[in-house]
Amino acid sequence: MSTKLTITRPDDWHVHLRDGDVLADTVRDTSRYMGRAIVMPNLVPPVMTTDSALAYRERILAAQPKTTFTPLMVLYLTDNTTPEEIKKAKASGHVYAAKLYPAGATTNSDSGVTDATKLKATLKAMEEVNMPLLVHGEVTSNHVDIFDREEVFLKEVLSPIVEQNPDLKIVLEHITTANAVEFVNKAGDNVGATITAHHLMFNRNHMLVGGIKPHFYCLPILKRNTHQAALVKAATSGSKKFFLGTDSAPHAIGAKESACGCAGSYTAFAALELYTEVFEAENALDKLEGFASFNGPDFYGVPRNQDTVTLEKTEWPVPESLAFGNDIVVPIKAGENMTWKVL
Ligand SMILES: NC(=O)N[C@@H](CC(=O)O)C(=O)O
Ligand SMILES: [Zn+2]
Ligand SMILES: [Zn+2]
Repeated sequence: MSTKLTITRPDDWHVHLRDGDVLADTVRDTSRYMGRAIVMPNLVPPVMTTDSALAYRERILAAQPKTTFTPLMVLYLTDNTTPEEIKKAKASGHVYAAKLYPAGATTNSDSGVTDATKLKATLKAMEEVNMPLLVHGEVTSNHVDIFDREEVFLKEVLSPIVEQNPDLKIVLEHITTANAVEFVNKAGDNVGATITAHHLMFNRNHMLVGGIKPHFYCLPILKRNTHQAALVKAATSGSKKFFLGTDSAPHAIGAKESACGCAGSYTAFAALELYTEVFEAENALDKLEGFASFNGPDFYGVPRNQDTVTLEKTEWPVPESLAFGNDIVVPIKAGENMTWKVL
């Protein structure tokens, strides 16, 4: 008899769908079973205005094979984002959050915020209209080691923002350290975090032992195994503060397998299946639905999805590559077996 698991339809609270000729591929994968997705705005040029967010939304809707999927748009904050733009975004009904990328921290973040203290009025406007602040939580100073950048960000940048905006909802995206787990646990209910499947499954040894493996290179970078263990504990704890955000971030094969490779890993082709493997290994399959389908909508203050998805325990091989517009992308676990499949 086969083993099956049925849960409320999940959402992805952090995904990169990109744009142009790859949209058909990324949207097909994410909409396969995600009800909604918080769509990251780090396009070239970035989604800095309400008008560009609405136009991007239309392109996503045009690319989607299923009408059941809803993209939730995000504004990219710059030093010049005005409180008026925040209010306009909120009033549009389609922009659900605004994203703080420290300038230079990650892929397409050059137009990001150079100094978060410049955002005071904008953050107050977000607090007023109840628009969550999403954060790529890493400092960018050359003197801070890449493995310490999240921890330093929490102390130097995020703590003052939390203190000065007590009612602002804040999502610390794609957390990678025990320090971030502790920070989120100690903060009020207005502070939550997304956790990726790849940060739950892998640590820096997977990326660096036995040869450098560029498809594991993402930002914030994979940390040591003790941090991975803290993330697994947080995700499977049942705490409502932690929820599913894949940070699925595809780059064409040539941009990854390069002398200067891009940051980002592709997981959306089997996101729920990857998380399910992690929760099963922890004997925590009973906690998967909360993490994947309840905690995110509850934090954002939107209804949970009404229908369900069913996973079956069955082995299937991950292809060596997947179509990505006119190019190909190498997915996480390429050439290996998955042990669950969404029916
Ligand atoms: N996570 C990544 O390594 N890359 C993301 C950007 C981001 O989420 O930081 C991307 O857009 O490629
Ligand atoms: Zn990021
Ligand atoms: Zn991301």
